Amino acid sequence: MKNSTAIAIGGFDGMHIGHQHLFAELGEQGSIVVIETGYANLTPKKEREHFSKYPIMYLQLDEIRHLDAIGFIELLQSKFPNLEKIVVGYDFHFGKDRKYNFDDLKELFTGEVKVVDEVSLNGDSIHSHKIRAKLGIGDIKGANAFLGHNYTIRGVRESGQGIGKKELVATINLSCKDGFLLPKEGVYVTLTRIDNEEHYHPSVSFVGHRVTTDGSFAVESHILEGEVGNVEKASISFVSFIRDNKKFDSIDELKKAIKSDIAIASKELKLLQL
Ligand SMILES: Cc1cc2nc3c(=O)[nH]c(=O)nc-3n(C[C@H](O)[C@H](O)[C@H](O)COP(=O)(O)O)c2cc1C
Ligand SMILES: Nc1ncnc2c1ncn2[C@@H]1O[C@H](COP(=O)(O)OP(=O)(O)OP(=O)(O)O)[C@@H](O)[C@H]1O
Repeated sequence: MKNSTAIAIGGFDGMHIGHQHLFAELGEQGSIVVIETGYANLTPKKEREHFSKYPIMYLQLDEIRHLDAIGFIELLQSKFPNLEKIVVGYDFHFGKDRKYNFDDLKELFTGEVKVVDEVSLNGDSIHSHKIRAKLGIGDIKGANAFLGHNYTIRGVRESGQGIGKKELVATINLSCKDGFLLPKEGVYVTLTRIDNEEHYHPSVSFVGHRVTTDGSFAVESHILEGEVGNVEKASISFVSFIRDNKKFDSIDELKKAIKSDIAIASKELKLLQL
């Protein structure tokens, strides 16, 4: 990373299509500089590393927020002594009160400053906060279109109530404590990856309070192909929204609804595989 000649700078939560346009400018010896605000919840912690081939350096916002433009450039040059190119987006701001932008970089940096134009989809500018808003209303297809990949969360297995397997369908219950934003409560067509397997299993997943049974919060995934053995952790990749969370009058009615959810997910995932 020290030898990098080009860097892209930003928060990069989500590593969405707009961010990918910046990375496309990095060339062979590039690195990504993530400014950590503490608010990243689409790709919390080190999750961004799954979405780019470039190495990532993390700078805490507190390390840089007080700097003026010269101080900021000097900091970057101290981290990257061979720096020749800085890539930022059209709306990048930095330093005290976010008062500096790419013009200041262009004026003060002796190398090249590449400013990437606004990246939009169907006339709508792509931004992490808009992806969060889409997930909040269950608009998975919209979020995925902005991301350029399926929104994916990870978690470790925790035990459920034990009702699922006996009376409904077997599910993998996940505890997602790594700070992932969860989409709106409801039922989703998903793909689930178990432990470090290479492939994803067609699945249907529930996110929400189990209002029909014990009322507690759960993220659970039913693998359509059938039960899987010992699972320690899993990733759930969201494909589309099926329906809202609902309180049913009986377990039987919940069971009927789950059967219909499974039919919808099977159909949609089969179509995807064609
Ligand atoms: C596809 C699917 C849909 C679900 N939909 C609902 C729902 O609408 N309302 C609800 O209260 N629970 C729903 N659940 C969660 C069940 O209540 C939960 O699986 C059941 O309580 C068993 O929990 P356990 O796995 O902890 O034993 C759903 C679960 C699945 C797999
Ligand atoms: N749609 C876009 N088009 C071009 N550049 C973008 C776009 N979105 C972000 N960038 C650039 O990517 C870098 C990272 O930006 P940032 O982390 O603020 O992303 P964001 O999607 O705008 O996030 P938020 O919605 O939280 O503001 C910045 O240099 C920014 O200018």
